[in-house]
Amino acid sequence: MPVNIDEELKKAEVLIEALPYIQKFNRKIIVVKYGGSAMVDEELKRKVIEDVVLLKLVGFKPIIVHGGGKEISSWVKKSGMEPKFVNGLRVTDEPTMEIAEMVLNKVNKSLVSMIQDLGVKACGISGKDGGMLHVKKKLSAGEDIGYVGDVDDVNPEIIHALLKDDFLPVICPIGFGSDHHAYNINADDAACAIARAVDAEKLAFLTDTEGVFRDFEDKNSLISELTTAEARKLLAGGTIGGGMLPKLNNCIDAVENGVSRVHILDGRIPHCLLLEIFTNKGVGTAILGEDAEHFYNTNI
Ligand SMILES: Nc1ncnc2c1ncn2[C@@H]1O[C@H](COP(=O)(O)OP(=O)(O)O)[C@@H](O)[C@H]1O
Ligand SMILES: CC(=O)N[C@@H](CCC(=O)OP(=O)(O)O)C(=O)O
Repeated sequence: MPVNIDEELKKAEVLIEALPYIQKFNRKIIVVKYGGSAMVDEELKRKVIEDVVLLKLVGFKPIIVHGGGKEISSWVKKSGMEPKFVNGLRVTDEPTMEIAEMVLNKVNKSLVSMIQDLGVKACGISGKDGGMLHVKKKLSAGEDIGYVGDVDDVNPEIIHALLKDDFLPVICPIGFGSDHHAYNINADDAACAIARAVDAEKLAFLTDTEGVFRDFEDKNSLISELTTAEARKLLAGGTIGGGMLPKLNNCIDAVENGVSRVHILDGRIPHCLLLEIFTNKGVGTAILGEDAEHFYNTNI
């Protein structure tokens, strides 16, 4: 078949356009929080993993922190129990903790296999490995919700060791308490704590909605940029609900604690991560520090 030179040139142009972004993020740590429905659909899962593998191969240092809430709920039901949440956090009694740990480890190893099949070394760990995520028991509005942890100390040594040896760390949100018990951590909380501890350049939350909506019922109200002050105002206004509450609070926390770029992206859009990193198209919602200039003009 004859080569279509125009088509081939377009491919070359795409690569050249990516050059400044590749330079900007070279050797920089990017934490990707991966959860929601983008994790349930096998086709999408593959695309997310391909993106992260590409980031690794062009010289970034990606870290995946994953959830698996939907799969945990499905196994809780299979065990004859009813999943229960308070303010977006799973009520985690002893049997639920056991299920959560088993399911998250299973998800963890399946992500590791997918990455390795694409030729990148990956290592799956939980927050218990290397004493990484120490937690204290988390109450939800004063209510005891069982073995749910709030990260109060991160030891990033194991992450740095893996990055140094060129492994892609894949981390599941299980921590340990001073009582040596395993604790279930909301994966957004875990991703934020890890991004802060490793001084990540970027933290991207891949979720199952387009981004943050001013009013979730109004699909024309998607917000592309939000300062931390605006985010606080929005949270106080009562139009942010469900899992977006902890997510947005974590975004504010990350921005105010040294993570330069924080994004909420629609994990249902194939290759959303590449679009966000290698273009200035502004997919999803960017959360900015108070002194940030207009983000998409200052992306590079
Ligand atoms: N104003 C809002 N903007 C965006 N999402 C919202 C809003 N209010 C509530 N949500 C809910 O938050 C969900 C995202 O959080 P969550 O389900 O925890 O995602 P994940 O499983 O990816 O961590 C959305 O699917 C949506 O149902
Ligand atoms: C305490 C708590 O709620 N932990 C979460 C951990 C998994 C998670 O956060 O998964 P997603 O990111 O896919 O929602 C849970 O048990 O569902």
